[in-house]
Amino acid sequence: MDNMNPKSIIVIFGATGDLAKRKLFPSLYRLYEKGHLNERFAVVGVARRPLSADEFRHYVRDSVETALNQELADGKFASHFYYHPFDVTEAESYQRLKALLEQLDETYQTEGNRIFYLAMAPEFFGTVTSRLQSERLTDTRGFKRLVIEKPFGHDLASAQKLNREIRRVFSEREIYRIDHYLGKEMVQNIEVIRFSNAIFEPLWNNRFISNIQITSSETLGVEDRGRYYDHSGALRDMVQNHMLQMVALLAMEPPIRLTTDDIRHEKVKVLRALRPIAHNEVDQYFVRGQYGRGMIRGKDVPAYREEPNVDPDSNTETFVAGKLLIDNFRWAGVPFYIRTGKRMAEKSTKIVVQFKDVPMNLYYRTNETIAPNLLVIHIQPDEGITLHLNGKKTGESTTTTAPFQLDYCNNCIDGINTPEAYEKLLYDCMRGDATNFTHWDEVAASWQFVDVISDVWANTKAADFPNYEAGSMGPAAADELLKKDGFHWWPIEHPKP
Ligand SMILES: NC(=O)C1=CN([C@@H]2O[C@H](COP(=O)(O)OP(=O)(O)OC[C@H]3O[C@@H](n4cnc5c(N)ncnc54)[C@H](OP(=O)(O)O)[C@@H]3O)[C@@H](O)[C@H]2O)C=CC1
Ligand SMILES: O=C1O[C@H](COP(=O)(O)O)[C@@H](O)[C@H](O)[C@H]1O
Repeated sequence: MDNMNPKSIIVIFGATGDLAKRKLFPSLYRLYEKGHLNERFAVVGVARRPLSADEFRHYVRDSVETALNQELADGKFASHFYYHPFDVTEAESYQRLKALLEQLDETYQTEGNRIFYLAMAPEFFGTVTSRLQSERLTDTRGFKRLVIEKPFGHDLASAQKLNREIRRVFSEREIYRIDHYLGKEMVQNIEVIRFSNAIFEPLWNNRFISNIQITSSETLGVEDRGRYYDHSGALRDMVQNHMLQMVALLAMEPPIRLTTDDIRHEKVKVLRALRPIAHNEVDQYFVRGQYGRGMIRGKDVPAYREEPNVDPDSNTETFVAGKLLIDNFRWAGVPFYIRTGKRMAEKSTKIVVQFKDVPMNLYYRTNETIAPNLLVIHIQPDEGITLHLNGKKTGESTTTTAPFQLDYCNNCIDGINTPEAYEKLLYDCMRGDATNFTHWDEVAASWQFVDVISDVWANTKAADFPNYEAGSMGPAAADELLKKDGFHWWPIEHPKP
């Protein structure tokens, strides 16, 4: 089927950057290796540094070999790559790029299909897009698509401005806003687990679920991204996009059909139903943290304020925990707790759905509560689901309950090699499937929710920063957030098989 082997020219703006090297080239190679890219494709890299086509091909080959830890048999894959050095702020260079695209279109018979991938700093997104139009690179007989990296704006106003700029050139259907969490195997599985199992959907509401917890913790610090991160913080970097997308997938109504529009429509409804937080309520619902010095895997690591390109008196949060309420019939009264942070104890993304307790304990020690049923969705590094149930304790004379677990581990099965998120997203974009990309309405609703919190935090100095030790699970206030509702964070380690 033609759509399974799409043909297109992909122009990567920022082709010598970290993202292209670590994610995009290896993902394109995996698609090529699997036969998902037929021979009718070419990639044009754009960046400022002067490289010849051969040097660029070597660079691509090196990037793939390093990322995938394998040697490429020959130069066939890299031969599809071209390099066009120029500063994207210079209008005149776009004409030469246009000529190159026209020539490659002939050579590779790509029928005028063009994907423009903006893998560079967001300050260039608007400029590049308008140049593509003014220099007529978007005048093509095939499809034209724009892939745009995060962050999509800094707040609602800047996101609106950026959206206006790109919408002058590309229609909403042609815009692919990347949220790489939507390319993760188990994030995509949330919808399937919910809507293909008869046992979950009847329980998936406020009558049976007491709370939902989403943790995305990292052990890394800000690495070399201090310049960006110190103006962003965990709320903008992780919550506005990845965390709220996971909330939307967990809370959405079943779509009428599995089409891009129907799914996005349901997700937008959730984001719009998030109970807005007033300025004076932020402390009640959200906790911010910043890491101090500590130890990660036995090694001393510096405090956030000691990282390169970070203000030594920085007020930026590297940790966020929050309680979200969704004001609709299904979820009224069910808190969704989220937490994410850098330099935490584990690298882990997990969702824990905690079901309500049974009405009474009939068993041993009837004044004690039985362990609640939990459905744990392991997003990464392990992938799978665990269902926590209770059963009879084997061999006990009195009827005593003991918890046990039904465990499905996706990446434990021999031979399963889960595709990288970027691999799936690139392939989706080439085939014109925008389901796992964010629609403007989702972006706008997320910023609207988050803006109040960032506004309050930007205008009040966090006197207790740094307030968590590197290598811990965040500040104590994050535990208090649940404790006052009678809950606690469930551990995020996956039990070893
Ligand atoms: N790196 C990551 O893991 C992730 C990155 N992102 C997003 O992806 C985008 C790219 O990030 P990343 O790769 O880390 O950034 P880098 O800083 O590593 O790369 C930036 C790229 O842009 C090029 N560039 C910079 N200025 C110009 C210019 N004026 N004209 C032409 N090219 C220019 C640089 O090359 P040269 O110096 O040769 O011009 C380089 O290729 C950002 O939006 C980021 O937020 C999102 C998620 C993860
Ligand atoms: O988008 C981002 O995500 C990464 C975490 O991604 P993961 O796939 O490793 O969970 C985060 O480190 C980065 O700060 C943020 O920009």
